Parts: sequence; structure tokens; C-alpha cells
Amino acid sequence: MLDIDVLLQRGSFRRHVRIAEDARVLALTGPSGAGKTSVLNAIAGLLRPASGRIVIDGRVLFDSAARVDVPTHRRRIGYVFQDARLFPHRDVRGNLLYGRHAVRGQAAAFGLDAVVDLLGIGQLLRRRPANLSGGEAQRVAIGRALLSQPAILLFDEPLSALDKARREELIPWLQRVRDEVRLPMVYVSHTEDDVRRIAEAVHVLA
Ligand SMILES: Nc1ncnc2c1ncn2[C@@H]1O[C@H](COP(=O)(O)OP(=O)(O)OP(=O)(O)O)[C@@H](O)[C@H]1O
Repeated sequence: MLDIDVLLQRGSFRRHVRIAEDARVLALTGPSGAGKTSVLNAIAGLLRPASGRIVIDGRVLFDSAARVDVPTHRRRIGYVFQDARLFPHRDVRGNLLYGRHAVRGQAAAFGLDAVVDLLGIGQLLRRRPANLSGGEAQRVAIGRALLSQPAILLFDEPLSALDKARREELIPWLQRVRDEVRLPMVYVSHTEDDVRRIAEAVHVLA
């Protein structure tokens, strides 16, 4: 599912990362500064590896030897960050629709109503982000990512800005997304509990 062999370089940080995993839902863990976010950014096309290859689900996104570097907007990445990064001046519905994309020649896999149902955010559609709890905002951010019709979902510590109660509330929604949308997922975290409950396999960046 995920076949990555890259040299990542960012300032003085230089690391060879090799991940070959068949699991659909992979957690990426490791100490702070190990390069977890850098790997997600390389998958998303936001950080260009010095060399190597990135292949997801058989799709070559980057291959320095073959001079392949698919632009970010063609990679079909749904990216969910620590903080929801919603637009404060748009309501939830506006935030969801902002992320909506069509995929040329294909019916949309994720429609607004289905995503709203999946994430239980029907009651929130008219609210502004300032009036959402942290967990609700993350559910909206996941919905926005799904409406962009991604081929893979990337999560960068989506629980880390939440208190324990909110984390507990969000985990079942993440499990639901995992089980129902059946997309490849890369889930970055450094807490064991959510990794155990969400991922099928774990790769440790040392
Ligand atoms: N823009 C940049 N310029 C130079 N170095 C950078 C830049 N961004 C990140 N780095 C360095 O790259 C290394 C990897 O950072 P990265 O954010 O990928 O690690 P991480 O494992 O996600 O860490 P954390 O768990 O703290 O988020 C770190 O040493 C960081 O200081």
C-alpha cells in the first residue's frame, strides 16, 4: 500500500526513510524531530525529497530517477492537522464545501450528505468554528478532507491539541472513518493508546 524510500533534507536535518507496508492504516511514530511530519509533507508534495521514490497504492507520486513529481493538487491528499485550521468567517457548511473537489471522469466518492452523516455533524452546519469544541472542529476538518475526494488520508497528531475527554470522544469517529471509507491512512502520533486503537501497523521513525 505504501512504498517509500526517500532521502529527506531540511536544513541540517537529513534522513533516509524507508517504509514498505501493506497495511491500509499505518501509524507513524517516533520521537520529536524524527521526521514524521516531514514524511507526511513528502507524501503530500509539500516537501520535495532530495532523492528516492514514493508509491502509494500503486500510484507513483515521486520518483527522482524517472523525474516524476506529481504536483500537490493532483496527488489527491486529504490532510488533517493538529489544529483543525477551519476558516473562521465561514460556517461549518461553508468550510465543508470549500474543500469540495470533483475528480475528472469519476463520480464523487464522498458527497456532502454522506460525509455529514458519517461524522455526525448535521447539527453543526450553521455554526462558525469559534462555536465548536476542539473535537467537533476536527470532525469538520476530516469532513472537509473527505470532500476533496482524496485517494489517501494523512493525519498529523489530530488528537494532540485536545484534552483527554475530547480525545476519547474523537477516537470512535476516527475508527468509523477508518472502517467506512476504506482509504489508505497514515496516522502520525506519539501516544501509544490511539495508535493501538486506530492503526493496523506501526512504523517507528528512530
Ligand atoms: N523548515 C525547516 N527548516 C529546517 N529544518 C526543519 C524545517 N522544518 C523542520 N525541520 C527539522 O526537520 C526535522 C524533522 O522535523 P519534523 O517536523 O518532520 O519531525 P517530527 O517527527 O514530525 O517532530 P514532532 O513530533 O516534534 O512534530 C527536525 O529536526 C526539524 O527541526
